Amino acid sequence: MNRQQIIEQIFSKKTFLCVGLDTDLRKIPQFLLKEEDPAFEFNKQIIDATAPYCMAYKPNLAFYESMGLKGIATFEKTINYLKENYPNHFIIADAKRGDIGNTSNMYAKSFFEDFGVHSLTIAPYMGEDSVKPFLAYQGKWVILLALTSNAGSADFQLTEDAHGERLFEKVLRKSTEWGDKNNMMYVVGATQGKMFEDIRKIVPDHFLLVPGVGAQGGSLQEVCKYGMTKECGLIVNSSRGIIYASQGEDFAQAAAEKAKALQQEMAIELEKI
Ligand SMILES: O=c1ccn([C@@H]2O[C@H](COP(=O)(O)O)[C@@H](O)[C@H]2O)c(=O)[nH]1
Repeated sequence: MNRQQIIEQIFSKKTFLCVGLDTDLRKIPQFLLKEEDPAFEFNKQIIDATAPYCMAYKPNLAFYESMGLKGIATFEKTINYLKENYPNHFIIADAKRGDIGNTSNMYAKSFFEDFGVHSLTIAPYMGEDSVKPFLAYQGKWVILLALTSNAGSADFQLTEDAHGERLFEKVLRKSTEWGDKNNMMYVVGATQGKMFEDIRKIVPDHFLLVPGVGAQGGSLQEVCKYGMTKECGLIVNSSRGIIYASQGEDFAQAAAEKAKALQQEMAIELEKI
């Protein structure tokens, strides 16, 4: 899926919402546990209910890997279900991979060729040769962790060097030598609202994947104020706040209502461009 197709989805549906599929068997409605693959049944119903209000889905691999081989199968079935039924939705595998080049090649093959996702989150810590193998795939996206939403982002990412440059700024500047706005995005937490202005000075046009609204308390309006570009430039994720809106029989409908509420706020923000 290319940049223009992503932008078209955002403006035609008036949404830049990504629904996070952080599927946890302890949190899904317990009546689903009688199904052969409860996690897939949950995902399927959440996807069918929320698809009109979002333009992307982000399954987080930790939740699937924690269920062993069965979980990997659920992840694969979920990707295939999305590709077959919702081909215009952007699929982000949130796996935070990255290793020596030889190993990154294998991660890239696994996610881009075998699972066939559109994009993958990558940790930049090991540098250029750990990221380049992912960028070798035409039509796929690398989403580099820049400034994460958690408190621990202060430990390294927000620290300054002798010239006053913060580590996340170095990541942004350096990585623009490896890829461009057509194959690279950045993760920036919604909890880092005040940093979006500085981030846009370094990467004015790149898409930012923004987790941290909802359960983590980030503000959509603050993110949009400084982070939004003429082409939107934002994909905002919410996981728990949507998918666990209810644990009753109405769980999919409740998720749809949460997604719709966010979509309506996003439509207002898009009107301001
Ligand atoms: O900085 C980051 C990077 C990734 N995440 C992931 O996004 C979702 C957020 O879930 P919520 O339930 O909406 O809080 C989750 O998969 C995280 O692992 C992040 O939160 N922050």
